[in-house]
Amino acid sequence: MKGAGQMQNLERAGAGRSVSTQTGSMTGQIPRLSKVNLFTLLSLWMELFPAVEAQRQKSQVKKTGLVVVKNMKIVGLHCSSEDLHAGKIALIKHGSRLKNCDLYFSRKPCSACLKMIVNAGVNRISYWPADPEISLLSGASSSEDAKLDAKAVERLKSNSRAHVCVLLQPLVCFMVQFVEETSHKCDFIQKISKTLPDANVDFYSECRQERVKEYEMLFLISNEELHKQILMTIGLENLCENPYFSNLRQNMKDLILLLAAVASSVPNFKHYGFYSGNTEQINEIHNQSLPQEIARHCMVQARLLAYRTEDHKTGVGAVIWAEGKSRNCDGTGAMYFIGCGYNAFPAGSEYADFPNMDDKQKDREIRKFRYIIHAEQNALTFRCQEIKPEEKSMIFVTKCPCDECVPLIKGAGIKQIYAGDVDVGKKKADISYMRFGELEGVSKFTVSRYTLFSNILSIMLFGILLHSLVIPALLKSFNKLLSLSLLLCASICLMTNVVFRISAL
Ligand SMILES: Nc1ccn([C@H]2C[C@H](O)[C@@H](COP(=O)(O)OP(=O)(O)OP(=O)(O)O)O2)c(=O)n1
Repeated sequence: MKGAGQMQNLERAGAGRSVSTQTGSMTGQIPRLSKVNLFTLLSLWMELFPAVEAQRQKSQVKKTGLVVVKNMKIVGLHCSSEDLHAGKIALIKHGSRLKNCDLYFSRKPCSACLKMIVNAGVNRISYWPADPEISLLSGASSSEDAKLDAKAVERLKSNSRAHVCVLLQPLVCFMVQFVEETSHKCDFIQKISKTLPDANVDFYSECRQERVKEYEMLFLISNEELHKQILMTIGLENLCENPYFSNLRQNMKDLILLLAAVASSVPNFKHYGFYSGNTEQINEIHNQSLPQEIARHCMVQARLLAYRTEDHKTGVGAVIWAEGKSRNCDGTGAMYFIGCGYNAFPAGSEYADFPNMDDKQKDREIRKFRYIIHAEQNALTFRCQEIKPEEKSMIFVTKCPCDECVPLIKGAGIKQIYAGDVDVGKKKADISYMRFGELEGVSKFTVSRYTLFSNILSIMLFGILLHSLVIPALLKSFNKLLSLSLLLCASICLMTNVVFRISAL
C-alpha cells in the first residue's frame, strides 16, 4: 500500500485538507480506517468465508460473519456453519472469556444466540443494519416466525446490560478513493499486470465492478422502502427518517465499495494463485497448501488490516491462522484464527512521539525504521492462541517479510508464509528483503501462474509412452490378464492425477 501517488491526488482533490506535507520526503498523513469500521468490514468479509461444506437448500437462516474483540484487539474471526449460528460458535469457542468482549456481527443475531451471549456478559454487540440472521426477506410462511424472533431480540436487548447497537461510522475524507488507488497498485495486481501480454487490460477494475454488484445484492437492500420496513421491525425506527436514513445508506454503500476494492486486489484471475515457486517441493507442498479461495480470503483480511497502519507511507497487514487436526464447529472448517496486526509505532505511543521519515530523509536519526513495529511482529505479539508445533500454521502478509521478520516467523514455528513478493531480494537503506528468498524449512507461497497445461501435457506424454512402449513389451512376456490389469492401473493413475491437478485450481 503506497501513499505517494494517492497523496498527490488527495492534495489536488482536497486542497490538503487532511494532509500535512512537512518535508519533501514525507508525503503526509494517509486516511486511516477506524477500528470500528475495520471490525465491521471483517465481519462482512467473514460472512463470505469460502464454504467448507456442501450448502443445504436455501434456508431462512442467513450465513453470518462474526468478529470477537477484547480490549480493542481481535481474538476471534468466525462464521456460521450449517449446524451452528455465529453467536453459538462464539459461545463454544470462547465460553466465559466472552465477558466484556465486543462482538461485531454481519447480521443482527437471532434470539437464541443473543440470550446466550448476553448471559456470558459481553459488553457490546454491533450488527450490520440490513436483513437479520433470521431473514425477514424470505417467503411469507416463515416471515411470521422471523418477526416473532425480531420481537424477542428487542425484549432481550432492552433488558440486558450489553449494548446492542449499530456502530457504523462514516469513512474519513477520501478513504474510498485512497483504498481504490492503493488496491489497484498493490503487490498482487502489479505482479499479475506485469505478466499480461496486453498492458491495456484493466482486469482489476472489471473485477471490482463485479464485486460491488455482488456485495450490494448481499449486504444492501436495494429497495429503500423494504429496507425501512426491516429497520422498523428490528427496532431501528430512529434510522428511518431522513437525513439519518440516507446517511446510513451512504455509509453502508461506502463500506461496500471499500470491501469490493480490497477484495479485488487479491483477484481470482485466470490461472493465477498462491503457489510455491520451488518446483522440487511442488508435489510435497501441494498436499499441504490451502485451497486457493481460502488463501485469497485470508490475504484480503490482511489487506483490510493494512488500512489501520500508522506508517505515513506504507501500510502492511498480517494475519495468522492454523489448521487443526480435525474439523471444528466453525464455518471455517479446521481453520482457526491465531492473531493479526499491522505496522504501527509501539502500543501506547502518542502522535509525534516518533519520526515518520523514510529513507529519502538524509538524516538517519530521524527516520521511522527503528521505531515501527512490523505487521508480522504485532500479529505474533498480540496473538490470542499458541502456535502448536504439530499443526499447520500460516501467516498471510501483504508485503514480503523483511530480514528482521523472517527469523521471527520461522522461530515462532509458523509452517507457511503467503506473501507479496514484489520486494524480494531488495536492499533498501534501512530495511532489506534478502532473507525471504533463501529461507528454508518454511513453505512460501506467492502469486504466480499455475502452469496447468504443461503439467497435463507431461502427464499425457508419460501415459502415451507407457502405453506404446512398456505395455506391448509386457504383453509379449506375461499373460494377457496381468498386462490388462497393469494397463488399467496406469490409466486410473493418469486420470486421478489429471483430476487432482484440475481440482487443485
Ligand atoms: N513484511 C513487512 C514489510 C514492511 N513492513 C513495514 C515496516 C515499515 O513501516 C514499512 C517499510 O516499507 P518499505 O520497505 O516499502 O519502505 P518505505 O515505506 O520507505 O517505502 P519505499 O519502498 O518507497 O522505500 O513497512 C511490515 O510491517 N512488514
